[in-house]
Amino acid sequence: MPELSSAHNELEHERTYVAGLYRRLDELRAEKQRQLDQVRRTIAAGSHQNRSERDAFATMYEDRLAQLNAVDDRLVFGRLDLDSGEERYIGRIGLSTEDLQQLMVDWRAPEAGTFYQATAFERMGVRRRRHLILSSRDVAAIEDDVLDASMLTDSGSLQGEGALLAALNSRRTGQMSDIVGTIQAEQDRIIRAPLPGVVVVQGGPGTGKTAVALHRAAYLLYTHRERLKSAGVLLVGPTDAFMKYIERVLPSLGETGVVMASVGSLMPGIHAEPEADEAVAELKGRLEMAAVIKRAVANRQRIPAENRKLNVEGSILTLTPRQVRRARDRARATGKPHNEARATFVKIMLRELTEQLTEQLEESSGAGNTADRSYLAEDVRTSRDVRIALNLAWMPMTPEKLLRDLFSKPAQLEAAAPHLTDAERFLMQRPEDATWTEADVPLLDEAAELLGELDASAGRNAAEKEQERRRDLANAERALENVSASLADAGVDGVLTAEALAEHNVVADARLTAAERASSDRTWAYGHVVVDEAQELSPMHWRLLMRKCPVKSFTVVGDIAQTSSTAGSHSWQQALEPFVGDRWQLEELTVNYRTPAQIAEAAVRMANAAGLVVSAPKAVRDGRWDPVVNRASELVPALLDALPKELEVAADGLLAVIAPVRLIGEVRAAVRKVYGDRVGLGAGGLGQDIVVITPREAKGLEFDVVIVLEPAEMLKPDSVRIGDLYVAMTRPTQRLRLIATGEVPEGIEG
Ligand SMILES: Nc1ncnc2c1ncn2[C@@H]1O[C@H](COP(=O)(O)OP(=O)(O)OP(=O)(O)O)[C@@H](O)[C@H]1O
Repeated sequence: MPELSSAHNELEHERTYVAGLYRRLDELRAEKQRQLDQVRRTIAAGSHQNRSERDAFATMYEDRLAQLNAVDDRLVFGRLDLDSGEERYIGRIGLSTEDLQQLMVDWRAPEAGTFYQATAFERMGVRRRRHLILSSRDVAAIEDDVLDASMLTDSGSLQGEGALLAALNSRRTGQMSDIVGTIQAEQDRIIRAPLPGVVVVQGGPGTGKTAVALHRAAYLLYTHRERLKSAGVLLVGPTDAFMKYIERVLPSLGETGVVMASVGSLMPGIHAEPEADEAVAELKGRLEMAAVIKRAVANRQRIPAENRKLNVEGSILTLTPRQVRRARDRARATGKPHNEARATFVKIMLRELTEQLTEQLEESSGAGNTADRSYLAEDVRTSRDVRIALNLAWMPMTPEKLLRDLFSKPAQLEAAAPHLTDAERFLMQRPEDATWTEADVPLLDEAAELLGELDASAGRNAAEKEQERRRDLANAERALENVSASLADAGVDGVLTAEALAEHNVVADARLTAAERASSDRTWAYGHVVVDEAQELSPMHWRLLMRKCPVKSFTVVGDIAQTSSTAGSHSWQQALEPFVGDRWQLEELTVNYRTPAQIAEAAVRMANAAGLVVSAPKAVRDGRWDPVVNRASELVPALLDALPKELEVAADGLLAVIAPVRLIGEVRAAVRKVYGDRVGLGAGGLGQDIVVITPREAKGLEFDVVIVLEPAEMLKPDSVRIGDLYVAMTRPTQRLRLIATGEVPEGIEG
């Protein structure tokens, strides 16, 4: 049995090598832990260092430790045998021996690119590509792609499912995992695309768009660390549940510096709900809303209709419309936002009113009286009448107040949006205390942009923060001297260099700041923005995102056919043209990794029959089951009847019941009654093995088994909801069942 034994030897060889890699990882961890403990002890013993010094050291070691801990699972996944005779191992991070001999190459390094790109036709110097399939820290199997025919006789005896199929067939957990070991060539090309410019990744369901977007973020941070470390990367997804679903991927790739935000949380301090009314979302999403907000702000700078009398300490001054107009025009001419230009307006008005008061007093006390009148300015400034008049003319304003007024006071909306029809304006009306929706977020941002900081001292705060940052840096540098000396005393050498600390401070500061500012600084300018499910974004959302990345470096992923929001896009050209013209590049993903062929085909047939043009990616595998269609007289009993069987198929994996919004409450209650806490409520309950969700909540997610209720309702011809049924049908990785009390949409049954 020579073949078997050679396979056995190969496996043993890899086991030994991989064990060595883990040993090295453990050594590095222990070393970092030791350094961390030592620095903590040393600093605790010294009395001069302040908190920021301690933090600077501790954070650096903690970060590195966290990174080393995060890469434990499937640390290494590949090996390249090159024409040169070199054997190159590819893994999550780079590892070297103490004397700097390379043990493993980071998957993002240029030398690792061929692992994903080499083919039998274009070998790129690769003779053999080996996938290592790990179980815990052991090698469970190896799988070879032999790219050199002369090597064929040496292998081929290794059995088992391919690494890719093994990954695709595994049970879902409610958390997305990385695909770093099995990235396919068409995906890799996009992941490694150059940083500048706008890359649009169009692909049907399950083609790995989300996976590609996340791996690209990790790749860019690794490859362009210098450029991105201070500006940061922003990753935007459709919902909080989706962000939770993907949150572990980047840490598992050793990256924690990406700021993640759902569309509803892009405005700091505001948590917006999805907009329930499609027509409102569409209206508020139109680009012309920018002009409406602009007018609404301008309308808050008001000229009084007539002269106004102001009492200042018993003297009566006159405020004329002409005076106000002139001061307003000069304040506007500063080009500053409303709240900041207000300072100019107020200064001019106070000066003019003080002059008026001075003249009055001079007249009454006789010409030539040169008494000191400097106190008059203070009298004018503190006069209640003056304050009220100036506020009426130019009220300081928050974005929230502006929009609340605009949508709850019809007269204000009419003044700001005279071109809209009465019906359109009526649609946008709502009570003053209504909750914010995702469609409001770009309008709030637009308003914030035009209003500027409410607190005139905010600018000073930024300057103070910068000063504080510099102080921290200086402190940390001093700390380095002290700590190095103490460590040298303790016999520890080479722990830290001045450059490393300075570098760390900058990195840590940038990372902290980027993450912090995502929630506190609306004006943060990112170095790169990754947008997932981008087809749902309205033109106003795009406008907001473009502002967040002035260098216009974007990775945009989505599927036009899955658009379910009326405000969303129906072509990438239409979405991007207003902002970048035709300066964007389209990439396509063509293979469906998620959905078995039978299910994918049924979804495409349904979409085509309904008149939706979909790019039908080729499914990478056949499933064991055809989609099942139940016609039932009563929905809930039919569902409860089907659940035990489907749960058996899902085994330890996940099952989703996807129901139209109208039915969601009733269905959730019925399923909960039988299955209790096993049922996750909404998309937030993805950890549980049964979830009951709407098509929109299901967006971007996947489950072992999916039961779609009342499919025809997700396909209403009076809306653009065709995408909803298409989304729902393309969520399963194993099995799909549809239950309908009415008709079943055409195409599903072949
Ligand atoms: N190269 C790959 N290796 C292993 N798994 C992969 C690969 N590419 C994609 N997958 C898996 O396929 C599934 C679908 O990927 P993903 O969610 O990124 O697709 P998508 O294009 O964003 O889908 P949708 O538009 O339907 O939300 C995921 O489970 C992902 O891990």
